[in-house]
Amino acid sequence: MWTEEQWAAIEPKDVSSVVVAAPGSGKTTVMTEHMAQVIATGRTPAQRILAMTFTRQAAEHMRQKLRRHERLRPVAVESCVMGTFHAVFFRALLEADWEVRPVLSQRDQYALMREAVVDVLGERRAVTMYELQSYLTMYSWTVGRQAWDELGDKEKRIFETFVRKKQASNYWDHDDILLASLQLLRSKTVPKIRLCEMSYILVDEFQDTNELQWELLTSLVQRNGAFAFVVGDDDQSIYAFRGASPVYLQRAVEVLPKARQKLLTMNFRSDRRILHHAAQLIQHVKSRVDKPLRGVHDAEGICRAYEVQHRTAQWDVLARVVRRSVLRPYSVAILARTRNQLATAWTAMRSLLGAEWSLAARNVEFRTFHDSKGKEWDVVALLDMAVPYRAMTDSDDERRLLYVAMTRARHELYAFVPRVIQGTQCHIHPYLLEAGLRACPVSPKDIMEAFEIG
Ligand SMILES: Nc1ncnc2c1ncn2[C@@H]1O[C@H](COP(=O)(O)OP(=O)(O)OP(=O)(O)O)[C@@H](O)[C@H]1O
Repeated sequence: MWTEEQWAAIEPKDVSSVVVAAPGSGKTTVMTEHMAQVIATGRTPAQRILAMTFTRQAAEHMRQKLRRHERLRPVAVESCVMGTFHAVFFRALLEADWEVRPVLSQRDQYALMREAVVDVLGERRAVTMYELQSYLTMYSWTVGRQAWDELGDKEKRIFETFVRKKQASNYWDHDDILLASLQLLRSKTVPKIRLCEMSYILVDEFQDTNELQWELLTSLVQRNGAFAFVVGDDDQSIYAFRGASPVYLQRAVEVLPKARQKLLTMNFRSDRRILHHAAQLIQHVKSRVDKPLRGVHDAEGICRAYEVQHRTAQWDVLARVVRRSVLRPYSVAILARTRNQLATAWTAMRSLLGAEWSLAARNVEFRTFHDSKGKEWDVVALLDMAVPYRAMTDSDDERRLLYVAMTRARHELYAFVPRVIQGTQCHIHPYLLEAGLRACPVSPKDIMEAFEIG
């Protein structure tokens, strides 16, 4: 069942491993199997194994898979420590009797940042949500990157005020959990916590690591004399705005004890045309680990960009895609850049599909491009893949984001290109052109025939 390159990564050895892998090449599957093998062979006792992920769902998914593994006893699986960075370190702080604080709700975070902006800038005018969001994103980037020196004077004063207000309110935000944990790990006396007994540490989606998480991992590895096993794909690094960077994949090879880099290049997910176009797009990213993207399936699949006159026409065509897919039955993802776009799509689908919607809804998911990471569906539809003339800047982050969205599709990928969005004339998203896709005009009437040809 395993390919040679997968088995080379799975087989337990007394080294650290940095697995750099293409989308759909089984990163998560391989990491879970590796962990199972480490436990089953008794190379490391289960209670000394720590696995960290970036979402709760991913951690739960991994635990479920291990619970079903034929070689593992339930007690062994439950003995491992598994969870998100934040959950794992929050528990460690509680165990160490650290003075932890409740975490601020998103609403309170906005309110404190608003107060900080008004205090520093002395502005009477209302601070917009957009401004607050930008400040909070920049704050999170600064903490994640540990890059206070890179701030301008104004931002520095706003963020210092924000931190003071947070302290006065006796609340934390999520980053404070990691900052306190770093202090804990760097304290001179060895804290009496389970985390300091971990001798094998695994991290999934390692391309999403920021400086703070990197510091936590390396502090733990050094303090415990542990080996690490990290998996990631530099091409799927889409959280730069939180300070994440694919450079830590390279650094891991240089810094982790006895580290070996392994590549996974066979894609088990997508049909050929989808991979062909995704591979063309990612070639345009300037700095990346060069790895082939090879598929295992013979099926051609469908990968098309459809030009529609406006968004109403987009919904008509999308409704047909959904109806046809659900009948087969295929799972469908409707992906867009923002939640607002998805809300509009949801309303349109419900109204166009009428009574059929209750059946269709079970097989259809609406997600942002960011939220689609780590998932897969038979059919993927990308909405509003058009931009106003001269509106595009050159951004590798955006290329990677589109690459993530495209590589979620197993058999069919449709990108919709409305010529007019909210009254503005648009043209095809330039990154679809980089992917080698041309928008072909389509009307709702001929869409069914067009699909049959595919
Ligand atoms: N050796 C294999 N044989 C058959 N199917 C496999 C094999 N390895 C992985 N797969 C399947 O390939 C698909 C992709 O696996 P997985 O989600 O682990 O990849 P990934 O690299 O984490 O993907 P991504 O980074 O794109 O989210 C899954 O459906 C998985 O079951």
